[in-house]
Amino acid sequence: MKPSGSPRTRLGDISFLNCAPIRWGLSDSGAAHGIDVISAPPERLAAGLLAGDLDISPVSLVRYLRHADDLCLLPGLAIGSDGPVRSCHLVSRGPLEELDGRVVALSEASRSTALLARMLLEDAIGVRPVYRALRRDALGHDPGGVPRTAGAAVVIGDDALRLWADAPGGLTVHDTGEMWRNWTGLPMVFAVWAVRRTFAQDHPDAVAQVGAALTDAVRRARAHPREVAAAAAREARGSSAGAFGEGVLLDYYRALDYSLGDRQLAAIQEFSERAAARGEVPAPLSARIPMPARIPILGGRT
Ligand SMILES: C=C(O[C@@H]1C=C(C(=O)O)C=C[C@H]1O)C(=O)O
Repeated sequence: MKPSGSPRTRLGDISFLNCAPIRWGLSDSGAAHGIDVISAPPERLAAGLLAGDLDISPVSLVRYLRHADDLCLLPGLAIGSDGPVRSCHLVSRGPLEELDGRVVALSEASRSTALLARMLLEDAIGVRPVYRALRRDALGHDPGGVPRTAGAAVVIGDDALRLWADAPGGLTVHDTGEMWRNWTGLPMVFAVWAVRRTFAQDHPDAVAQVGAALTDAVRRARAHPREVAAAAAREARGSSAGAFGEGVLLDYYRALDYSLGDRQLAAIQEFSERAAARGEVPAPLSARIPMPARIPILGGRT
C-alpha cells in the first residue's frame, strides 16, 4: 500500500459499459479501496487528466497521441478490438459511397472513432463529407442518433451498443473496428490508460500498483464472464441507453479486447502514422511509446 500520508491515487473510469468489466474486477479484488475512482465520459476524463485533476485514466487513443509529451502509456491495458467492437459505429441512412458532400455528424464524446471514421470515409471509401459536431444530448432527438439533416453519424459507447443490439429501421450500422481490421489487417485501439508523466516520475510505485490492480481486474473479469454480464446489465438498467440483456453483454465483452500487446502497439503505430500524415497528431510516436522504465509490464517483458 502507499506510505501513510501520501495522497490517494485519482483514477479515471469511463462511465460506459465498456469499462464495466474493469469496475467488476476492481470490486472483486477490493483493490479500489485505496484509490479514488472518478467515473465520467472519456473526453471529460482526458480534460481532467491533462488539468491535473486525475493521475491515471483511460482516454481516447487520439487524446493520448496529441499529448504524448505530457503523458505515459500504462503498459498492458487498452480498450480495443481485433475485428468488430460493437460500440464504435458509423451509422448511415444509405450507402457510405453516397456521402460525398453530405453531412456526417461526429460525436463530441469521441476523438478516436471520429478520426477513424474520417480516415475510412476519405481514404478507404473515397468520399468527402461535410463534418459537423454532434453533442451527445442530440442523440436522443433523432432515431439512431443520426440527425435528420445528416447522411451519417459517428456514435460510440452505450448509445452505439444500443444501435448494434437494436438497429433502428432505415439505418445501417457500420462497425469501425471491423472496417479498420478489414482495411489494415490490424486490431484497433480506441482508448489507452494514460498517466500524467509528472505523476509517473514522482510516484512510480503508485502507478505500478494501479497498473497491477487494473490488469488483475481484467483477468478476474475474463474468468467470470456471466457475473460481469449480470453486473453490467444491472448497471445498464439505470442508464440513458436503456437496459441490455445479459446475452448481448456477454457477446459484447467477448468482442472487446483489453490487451496492449505487440499487435496492438503495431496498430497504434500504424494509426498514429496515418493520423500524423493528416496533421491530426504530432509526428509518429515510434520513439514516444516508452513503457515508464520503472513500471514493469506485469507477467511479461519489463
Ligand atoms: C470501445 C469504445 O471506445 C471508446 C472510444 C473512444 C473514442 O472514439 O474516442 C474513447 C473512449 C472509448 O470509450 C466505446 O466507446 O465503446
